[in-house]
Amino acid sequence: MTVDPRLTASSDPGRMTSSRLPILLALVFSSLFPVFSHSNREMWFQDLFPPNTCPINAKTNTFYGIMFDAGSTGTRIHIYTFVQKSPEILPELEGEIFESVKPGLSAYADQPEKGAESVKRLLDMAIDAVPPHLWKKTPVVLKATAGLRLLSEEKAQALLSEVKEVFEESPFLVPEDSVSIMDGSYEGILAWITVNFLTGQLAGHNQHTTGTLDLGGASTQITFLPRFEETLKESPRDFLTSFEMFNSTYKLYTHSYLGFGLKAARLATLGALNTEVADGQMFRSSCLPKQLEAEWHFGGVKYRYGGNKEGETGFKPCYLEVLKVVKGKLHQPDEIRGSSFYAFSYYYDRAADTNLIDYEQGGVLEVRDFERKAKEVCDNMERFSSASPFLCMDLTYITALLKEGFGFRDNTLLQLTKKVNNIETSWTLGATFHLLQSLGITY
Ligand SMILES: O=c1ccn([C@@H]2O[C@H](COP(=O)(O)OP(=O)(O)O)[C@@H](O)[C@H]2O)c(=O)[nH]1
Ligand SMILES: [Ca+2]
Repeated sequence: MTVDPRLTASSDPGRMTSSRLPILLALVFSSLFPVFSHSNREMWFQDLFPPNTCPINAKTNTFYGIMFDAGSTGTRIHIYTFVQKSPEILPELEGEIFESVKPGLSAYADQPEKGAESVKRLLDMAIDAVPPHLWKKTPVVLKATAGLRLLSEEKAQALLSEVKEVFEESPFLVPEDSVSIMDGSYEGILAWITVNFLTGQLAGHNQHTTGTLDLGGASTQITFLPRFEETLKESPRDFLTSFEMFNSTYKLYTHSYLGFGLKAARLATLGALNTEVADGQMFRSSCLPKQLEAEWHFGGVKYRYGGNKEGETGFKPCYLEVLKVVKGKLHQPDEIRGSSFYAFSYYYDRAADTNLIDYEQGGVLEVRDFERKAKEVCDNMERFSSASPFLCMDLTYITALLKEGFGFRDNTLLQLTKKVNNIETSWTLGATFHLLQSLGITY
């Protein structure tokens, strides 16, 4: 593989203009994996022909991959389209169709058929999106994350087997092990692959990749490519994983912290995580509006929660409460303190909710921006509680997780990103690459 060194020298490819991106990817990945296509293939004569006889499509071969993300708060379908223009060159990633439903599968812990129905509704979209002659060649896979990891083995398996039945009844290709709970370390690695692929940073053999931070509802992942020998020596063994993709081996630092997702952290802060909830039991916190009393359903359980009616509220007491949830619970690799990271999922959502970033564009923040916003919201709770009563707790948790959990500095830069070139920054693209590779569909 040859790569123009000028193209790998950018230390912040996240700032590249999108017009440079396809060229870079084409150079870097032409001998490796699907490249991103931006060419406008619309031609005046296309409407005159059925697609399979249209001259412009004569040599192109379109294929699809369907990946379900069964997250703790929702289920999402990603239908990726790839185009192989000629047998000599490798396929290009052309686009993605994305749809989601709430709640997640784990909310149907006691009604597995209903859970599978929610998957079926999304799968019906793929029937419309994929041309019938390609159904049999299009693989469909569902990977569940923390929501199902937290259920009992029996309940999780019941859900998975109902979903498997829906897949078997569909016209798509159902590989072995098509419905499973994904290992947490894969979740981090595959998201890292997606982000670094989409931003062109897998260019030039392992240089200048960017670490990723994913904050889900029930778990959170941190993943980066260590640059220093110290990190390899000091990290717990199971935090280091070798992973092969695009003909390269990456030795990544990754860990998924179960129970440290944003919604699980709310329960932990309230003292309600992993406890038998007695009927009518009330959980109170200084991170909630004083007069609040409400109910919340998560993972199929109902919780009653409220503010500290008589006691303190605000950032200071809230930070102390949240600190108990994270302090000393996470490994702190020294080398990340000075690096910048891509951050998405709830990092993105909460930053967008509070206008720290633009909802469509994302943006670059420092860790201290989350703290500043947490103080503003927690110390003026009445003004913000119409958005979500948990906004103060969520922002305070994000601040504590970044600073006291992972050990980031106040000025560590976070690139908040939801989509790159219209493709979701989700582990699902990395998982689809892996799937297509393992099925030998593309190569
Ligand atoms: O394609 C996706 C899937 C999830 N999310 C975000 O992921 C978070 C929810 O996490 P999830 O339900 O996946 O929980 P997990 O199972 O990962 O803990 C929310 O911020 C969603 O907006 C997203 O932005 N895009
Ligand atoms: Ca997730």
